[in-house]
Amino acid sequence: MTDAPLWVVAGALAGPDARWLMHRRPLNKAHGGLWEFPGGKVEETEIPVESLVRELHEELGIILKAPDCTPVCFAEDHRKSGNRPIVILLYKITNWVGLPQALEGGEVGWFSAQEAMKLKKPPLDEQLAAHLFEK
Ligand SMILES: Nc1nc2c([nH]c(=O)n2[C@@H]2O[C@H](COP(=O)(O)OP(=O)(O)OP(=O)(O)O)[C@@H](O)[C@H]2O)c(=O)[nH]1
Repeated sequence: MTDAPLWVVAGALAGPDARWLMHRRPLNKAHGGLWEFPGGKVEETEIPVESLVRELHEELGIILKAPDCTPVCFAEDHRKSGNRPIVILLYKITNWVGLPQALEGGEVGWFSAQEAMKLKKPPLDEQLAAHLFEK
């Protein structure tokens, strides 16, 4: 049987002074210690932007509204045996309420585009960052 893809959403929070929020994955998780755009999996009953609003509330403690989330680009895996392929949708977010904190472990930091490009990231986040920061 062919695995259905895993749909994931991620948010690029645009802060003051042209800084972007990145989340460092907890060490005990897959891709532990690497920096990603915060987000998570799309549940079966959700449209992706609803997942983004929910995930960023759970993961960072912030409140955002769907109209403040602008689609930027996506990245996808190639099919490999033994791995469920992943599709990640990236949104840019300029408005939210609350101070982002790493509520599920790991840490958060604010980086210039140049600094964010240098962080070690999982492969799909590397692609997303290249689209967002190098255009
Ligand atoms: N952001 C990101 N996630 C990736 C990549 N490749 C890959 O397999 N993943 C996996 O995609 C999933 C993303 O969902 P998630 O952010 O909700 O994962 P999680 O481990 O924090 O959540 P969970 O505890 O609910 O499983 C993770 O299992 C992560 O390891 C990648 O390049 N970037």
